Amino acid sequence: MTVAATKGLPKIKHVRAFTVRGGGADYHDQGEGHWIDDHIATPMSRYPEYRQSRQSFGINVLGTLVVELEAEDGTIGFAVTTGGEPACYIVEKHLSRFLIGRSPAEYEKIWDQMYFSSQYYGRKGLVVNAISGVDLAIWDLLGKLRGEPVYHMLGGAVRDELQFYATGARPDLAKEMGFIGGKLPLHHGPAEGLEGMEKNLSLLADMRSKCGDDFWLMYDCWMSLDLDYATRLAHRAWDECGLKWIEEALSPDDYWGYAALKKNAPKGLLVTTGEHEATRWGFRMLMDMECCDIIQPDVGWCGGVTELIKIASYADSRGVMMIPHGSSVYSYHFVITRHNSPFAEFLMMHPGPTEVVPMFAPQLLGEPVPVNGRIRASALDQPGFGVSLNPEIALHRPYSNA
Ligand SMILES: C[C@H](O)[C@H](O)[C@@H](O)[C@@H](O)C(=O)O
Ligand SMILES: [Mg+2]
Repeated sequence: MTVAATKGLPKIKHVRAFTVRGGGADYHDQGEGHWIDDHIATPMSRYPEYRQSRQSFGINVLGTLVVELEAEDGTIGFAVTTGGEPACYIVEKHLSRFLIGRSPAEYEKIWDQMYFSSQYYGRKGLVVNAISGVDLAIWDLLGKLRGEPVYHMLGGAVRDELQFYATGARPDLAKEMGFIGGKLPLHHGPAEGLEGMEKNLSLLADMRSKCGDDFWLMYDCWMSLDLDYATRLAHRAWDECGLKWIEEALSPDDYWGYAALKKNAPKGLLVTTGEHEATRWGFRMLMDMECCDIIQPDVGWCGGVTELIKIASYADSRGVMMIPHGSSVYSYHFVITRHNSPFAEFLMMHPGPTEVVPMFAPQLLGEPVPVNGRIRASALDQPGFGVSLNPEIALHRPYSNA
């Protein structure tokens, strides 16, 4: 394709933002009895009434944001992320002005305008989720217009397959399924005192006995701990159960706490975080302040592919591993192209979890799933992100930019 042809890509003609309920990109939005909502420790666990269920305090209040970009020639790129109706408002009423009439090949300038025009009320969280959703849809549209998978546009695969660890309540089953490790949700935080700590450790010890000594076991603490509790848990879980990493132990704002945790953690135990961090500047803070051994941006929350390129390069220059938070195809197309992303996360969305089901089910058709804990690069060989929206799901468009 000549430069002229690249410049002549069809422009974006329509921008549409929808919200969807029930699983999918807002993967905490599950039905009753799901492992992902069963007494998992959070910053809200200090309130007994919000301890049993994360949905009780609103973890699933937003729902999924679907961004659809239609080009002049009718080609549609889309993406899903967490954001729901408020994110629809931001996309339709604010961000759409930087998209309509523009070439999707201008993703750098578009990202710059979306971020700096919303910086006065955004920077992290919902607004950057919305920007991420738009950016992912741009890359999907670009791939469909160029007939290329996103990972080809990111420089191509550096290995033949992706390997995964599994996040869920059953690392013992994850081992049988061929995953390289199992990440457990932490169930008890500081408010449940020493009794809760002992329960956390006995669950880990049970899983260690079932999985053997070599299988990776990790704890995901979902921002629920204080520095003292996290440090004590880190040492005991390392000494007694060979914990591989302790994830997101503290508030994402507590860079100083993470620096202290990493400094005082047992040598060999990895400290990881980042899924609720955003942009190159947020991840630079985590790395420059020596907060963690592995950064875990979610490509649907940190700014999209255009921003993840910058985050990954800075991590690579510092010898820091970047293992994106589970975000289905949106992270797989990135991880396969980067040496400092040697494996990926697979979030087990089956309620048990006793089987592998697509992470963003039921929203994406063609979503690849690990087989024996792996996905071959060739499974990503479809234009864009290689998935399509399930026509069965009920899309709701609460606003318009007309
Ligand atoms: C399992 C954790 O509690 C979260 O639900 C999970 O989404 C996230 O923290 C992860 O790393 O997968
Ligand atoms: Mg996590």
